[in-house]
Amino acid sequence: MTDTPTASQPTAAVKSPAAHEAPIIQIDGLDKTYASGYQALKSIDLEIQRGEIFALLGPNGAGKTTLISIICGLVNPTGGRVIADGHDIVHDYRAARATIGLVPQELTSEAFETVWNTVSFSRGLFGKPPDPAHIERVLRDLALWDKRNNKLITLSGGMKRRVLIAKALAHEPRILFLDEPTAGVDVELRRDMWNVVRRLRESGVTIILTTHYIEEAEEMADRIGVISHGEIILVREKQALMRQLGRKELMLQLATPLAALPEALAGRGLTLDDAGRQLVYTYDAQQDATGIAELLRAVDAAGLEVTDLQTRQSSLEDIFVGLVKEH
Ligand SMILES: Nc1ncnc2c1ncn2[C@@H]1O[C@H](COP(=O)(O)OP(=O)(O)OP(=O)(O)O)[C@@H](O)[C@H]1O
Repeated sequence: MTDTPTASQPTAAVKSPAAHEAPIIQIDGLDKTYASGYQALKSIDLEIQRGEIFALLGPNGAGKTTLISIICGLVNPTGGRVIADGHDIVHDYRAARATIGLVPQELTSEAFETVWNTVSFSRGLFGKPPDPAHIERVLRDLALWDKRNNKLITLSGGMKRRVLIAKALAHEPRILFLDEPTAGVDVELRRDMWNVVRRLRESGVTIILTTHYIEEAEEMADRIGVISHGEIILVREKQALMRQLGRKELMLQLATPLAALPEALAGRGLTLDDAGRQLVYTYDAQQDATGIAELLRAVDAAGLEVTDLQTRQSSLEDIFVGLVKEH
């Protein structure tokens, strides 16, 4: 950060997402072409609702960091407009930036500074008067209170991650960007971080996270946006996405392996798997007529003995991979 925003910001917390409210971030026709001539963002339109957790998914180089960096005022857009909590991020930069907290992937310097000083200093950068009670609340919420007098260099990797969040929250932002919040952390810490993020949302903070872990989006997000080659190719409520694009598979375990699919079962969308020991039927679980009963009758009529069966719901990962491949 080279700037020192000074504008004050509203402090009222919003308790839950409300579709009728104006979006907290409004992005219209956002373009970015780097000096090299590379077009990293192509006319992005996106709205982030107040109080939601929004996960931005995309393969490497899709444009996630560019998009976040523009919203946070670290990279200049080539065209288009972004309004953050009522403030234009270019023309009203300081006020816009004061509403935003950014949690980068890594803690850079300050190794010999204490937790308390580092976090308090971050608040000062935004021109906010000291508020030890707020800093204490943030440190307690992140289970860092006992470590407040520790130098950063003495903290574990997980604790350092928490300090990054504390720093981003020191100036009471209403929007929090988390860039790959759990990259490279162990499973236990990842679950811990998810709980921290959920508590923040409950306190009224709107959260936008980028992630490579589909599981993270599946677990946390209210809505999911997929970006690929600088374009937003999909934005959907997570539940709706999983319902609409999710497929189910029925696996039938056979008593005797088959060398090939019998003629009688051709044209039913079946595949043979597991060296001929398993028949796999893919169907749309939303349809009334899944075709399962008819399939089982046909399997029986073909003289095949089924020893076991299972179903599997496609995961967000399957959906994501399919979407990006299509695009
Ligand atoms: N300063 C720059 N100059 C030129 N091209 C850049 C610059 N920064 C990023 N790019 C290019 O823009 C594209 C988008 O990069 P960006 O970092 O936004 O992607 P990302 O989705 O965040 O990727 P990752 O998941 O790998 O972090 C990439 O092709 C990248 O090489």
